[in-house]
Amino acid sequence: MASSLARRLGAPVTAVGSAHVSAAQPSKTPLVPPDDAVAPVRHPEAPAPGELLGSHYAQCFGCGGEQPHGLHLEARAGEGVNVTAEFTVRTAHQGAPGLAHGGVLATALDETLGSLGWLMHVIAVTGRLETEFVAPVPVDTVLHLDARVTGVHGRKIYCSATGRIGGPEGPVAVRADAVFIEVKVEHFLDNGRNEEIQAAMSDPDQVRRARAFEVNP
Ligand SMILES: CCCCCCCCCCCC(=O)SCCNC(=O)CCNC(=O)[C@H](O)C(C)(C)COP(=O)(O)OP(=O)(O)OC[C@H]1O[C@@H](n2cnc3c(N)ncnc32)[C@H](O)[C@@H]1OP(=O)(O)O
Repeated sequence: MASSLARRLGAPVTAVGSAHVSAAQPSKTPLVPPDDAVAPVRHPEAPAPGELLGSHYAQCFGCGGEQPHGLHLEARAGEGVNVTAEFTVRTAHQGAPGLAHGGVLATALDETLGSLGWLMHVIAVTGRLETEFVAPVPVDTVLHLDARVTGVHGRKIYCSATGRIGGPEGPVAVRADAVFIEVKVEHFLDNGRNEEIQAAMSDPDQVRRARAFEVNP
């Protein structure tokens, strides 16, 4: 996959494609791994336990440092195929007065789950995400998230996450189960808007981040 990215470097993206979605019907993929799913494998070059994963894209609404109203979520590698993350709810994230918007909390869960790809050196996008909102989350709260892969079946990565308040061992406020689908880097190159693709490819830091994320020899 690294070579696929390298091939595209310097090659102008001429058109914005439409996403290839093969199923016209809504997905029926369950959120629990099937019996013949396999255990996830931590890549030998995965970040060390405790290491800050960093942002996969500076403009990402979930983790990007250059998004003023983004979540600025920071995730760290766990010891297995798991991560921990923190997200501080800001005033820009409100739904009801003084409370986090549910969609923002779902984003925090989605982003944390998405960062699991760093540990397997796989790029994956959210296919299904089911969230449960257990308790309201006030502004200025630090949401302590953890996420783990529960099984892999072909390109499907089954994973779950929780978000706790009051500390990493505090009560659960939100939780999610999800299926991510492994994709090639072309997924982004073929479907993203040309302007942002070109900007990302001209940024050596972004290319380095993408290579770290995607390589899966
Ligand atoms: C540069 C660094 C960047 C790094 C970027 C990292 C970004 C992380 C950001 C946080 C996460 C996000 O928000 S990601 C953004 C939100 N998500 C998206 O935009 C995805 C939009 N959807 C799509 O583009 C597409 O539907 C895909 C890629 C998910 C699947 O299309 P496809 O590739 O044609 O897959 P297809 O062959 O049909 O199916 C393969 C297998 O997956 C199953 N499958 C397919 N779609 C789904 C689905 N939605 N939910 C469940 N399961 C599904 C099928 O049943 C099949 O199982 P079987 O028959 O094999 O059993």
